[in-house]
Amino acid sequence: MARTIPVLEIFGPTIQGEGMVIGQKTMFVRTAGCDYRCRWCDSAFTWDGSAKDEIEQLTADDIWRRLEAMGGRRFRHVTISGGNPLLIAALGELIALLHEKGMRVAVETQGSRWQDWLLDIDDVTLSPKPPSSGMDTDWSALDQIMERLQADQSRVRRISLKVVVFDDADLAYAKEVHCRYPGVPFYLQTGNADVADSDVDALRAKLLSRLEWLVEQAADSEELADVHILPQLHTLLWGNKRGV
Ligand SMILES: C[S@@+](CC[C@H](N)C(=O)[O-])C[C@H]1O[C@@H](n2cnc3c(N)ncnc32)[C@H](O)[C@@H]1O
Ligand SMILES: Nc1nc2[nH]cc(C(=O)O)c2c(=O)[nH]1
Ligand code: SF4
Ligand SMILES: [Mg+2]
Repeated sequence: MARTIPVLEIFGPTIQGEGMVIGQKTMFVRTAGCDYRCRWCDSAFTWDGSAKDEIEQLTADDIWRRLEAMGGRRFRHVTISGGNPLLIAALGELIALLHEKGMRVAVETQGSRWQDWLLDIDDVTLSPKPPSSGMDTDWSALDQIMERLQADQSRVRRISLKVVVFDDADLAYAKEVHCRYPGVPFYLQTGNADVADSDVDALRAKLLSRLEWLVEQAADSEELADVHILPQLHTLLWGNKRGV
C-alpha cells in the first residue's frame, strides 16, 4: 500500500516568492504539521488546528494528479513547504515520482529534522529561526543536516540558508548563522509582522520600509559582506492571501 502524506494545499502555477530561487515558476505542495510554533508564522494554519478539516491524506499519485489537473504541462518545478515537510518520511515517494515526471523539486524547512529524501532535493532552503520567532535553534541538528548535504556529491543540488529578520537581535542571529556556515549562499528576508492584515497597499508600504531598513543594516556590516537581501515577493504582490 502506498503511504499517504498530510496535505493542506496544492496551488500554482505561481512564482517562488522567496530566497534562492525567487522568481522561479513553480507549483506548491503544502504539508500539514510543524515541530515549531513561530510567533509570526504566516502559515500557522498548518499547525494551529484552524484548518484541520482541510487536511487530506494523499498518496504521491493523488498529489501528481492534482498538480497535473491544476498546472497541466505549464510547469517543471515543484516546491514542497509546510509546516515542516521534514516531519514526513512518505514524501520520498512523491519526490521520486516528481523526478520521474521530469520535475525539479525544492523544499522549504527550518532545518530541525532530517529525512534521507532530503538528499534527492534539487533546491534546499534551510531557514533557521531567529529570536523573534520564540524558537530555539538546535545547532547540532542543523550542523548535521548541513554536513550530510555537503558530504553527498551524488547529485547536483543548490543549498541556501535564509533568515527572516525583524529586529536587531534577529540580525545578530543572522550573522551567527552566516559565520557558522561560510560559503553557503545566505539570504536575509524581511519579516512580515502583519500576517492578518488584509489592506494590501498598507502592507506593501510597511514591507518596503522594512526592506529598506534591512538593506541599510547589511550595507553597514562587514559580517554581512556577501549576502542576498529579499522581500517575500508574493506578499508584495498579493498580500496575505493564501494559495498564491
Ligand atoms: C511557512 S514556512 C514553512 C517551511 C518551514 N517550516 C520554514 O519555516 O522554513 C516558509 C517560509 O516562510 C517564512 N516565514 C514565515 N512567516 C513569515 C513572516 N511572518 N515573515 C517573513 N517570512 C515568514 C519562514 O521563515 C520560511 O522561510
Ligand atoms: N509564492 C509563494 N512563494 C513562497 N515561497 C515560500 C512560501 C512558503 O510558504 O513556504 C511561499 C508561498 O506560500 N508562496
Ligand atoms: S517553522 Fe515554518 S511553518 Fe513552522 S511555525 Fe515556523 S515559520 Fe511556521
Ligand atoms: Mg508562505
